[in-house]
Amino acid sequence: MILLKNIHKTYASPGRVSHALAGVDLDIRQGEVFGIIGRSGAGKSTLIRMLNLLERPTQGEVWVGGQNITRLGEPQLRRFRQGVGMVFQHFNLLRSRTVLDNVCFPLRLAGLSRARRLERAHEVLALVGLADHAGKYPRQLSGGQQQRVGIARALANHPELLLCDEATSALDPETTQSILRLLLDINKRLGLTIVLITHGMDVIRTVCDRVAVIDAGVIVERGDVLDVFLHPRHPVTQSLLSESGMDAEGWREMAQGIAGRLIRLSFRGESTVQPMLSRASRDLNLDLSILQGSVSRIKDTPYGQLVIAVQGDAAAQEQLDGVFAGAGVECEVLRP
Ligand SMILES: Nc1ncnc2c1ncn2[C@@H]1O[C@H](COP(=O)(O)OP(=O)(O)OP(=O)(O)O)[C@@H](O)[C@H]1O
Repeated sequence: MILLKNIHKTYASPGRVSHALAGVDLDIRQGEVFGIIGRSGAGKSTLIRMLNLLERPTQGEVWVGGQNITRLGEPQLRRFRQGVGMVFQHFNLLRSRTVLDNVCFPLRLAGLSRARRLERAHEVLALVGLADHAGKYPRQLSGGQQQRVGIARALANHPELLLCDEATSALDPETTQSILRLLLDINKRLGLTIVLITHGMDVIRTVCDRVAVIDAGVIVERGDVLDVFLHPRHPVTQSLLSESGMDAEGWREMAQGIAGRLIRLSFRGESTVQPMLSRASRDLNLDLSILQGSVSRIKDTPYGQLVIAVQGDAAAQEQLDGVFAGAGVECEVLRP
């Protein structure tokens, strides 16, 4: 649905040139939730703003729905933008207007009659759970409710693409979860493509299908969220995961005083919750010590990773490897 081809963005000010994006290629599929994560200043905002040309690339092409939007003239671009919703970190609501007026605003720009504006605005307010708040002003709402208004406004014109610019960064963890659940629900129910940028791996884990990690204007890693979480390759990805409490290397400190073969097991889906280790330990007469472990969910899929030390005879160890292979559990030998 979206194709970025060799995007560069350079900001030049007297005495300083900043390469915000330095050759980004990206392919985002119809109907997926795609996350872009990176540290402050990495280029996330610049990148997401390329997708509706709020920023123009210095070089490169942006293709959305089969058209090269960098080639569109102003009137066509305005029409194109009506099919793209955007949600902002600080909501960007008109404070002197009611919730209903805020949601009607893009519908008015699209030229809808008053009756159709009202009908559609009530419809999207109901969708985001704010049917009873239409007559209130933004200041009378909590941050989470204001963001729901922002989402309703973004959905008003039936977009096929929703861009979320740090949509949950100003919210507490519980409200963040409720907004993320809403985004997931919208993605499933309406089938629209969502692209979001965030600092937080938890946001990626909760809602995204695929992720790209950006650093200094370059995509340094990308893939299915499950693959990237289980096997992060780039140091920036590893440190972002570790800061979110998903450290893959903590076992190293523990391993020195522990005898036996060290293995890392990666579970996906059903195998995550099977009593595989206790059975194998009993049946094969092996001693297992867990040096590190986590079990969690990526969207609806359980996943987990365990680092264990295994002691016992060599034949039993070989059989153990067979048990894991048979159950579809990835097994990586960290120390023979
Ligand atoms: N309008 C601008 N003029 C000059 N430099 C800019 C401009 N916008 C962004 N930059 C620079 O481009 C780089 C990328 O900025 P960008 O805002 O895209 O990063 P970010 O990852 O979104 O950061 P944050 O998480 O802090 O919002 C930074 O070095 C920034 O200083």
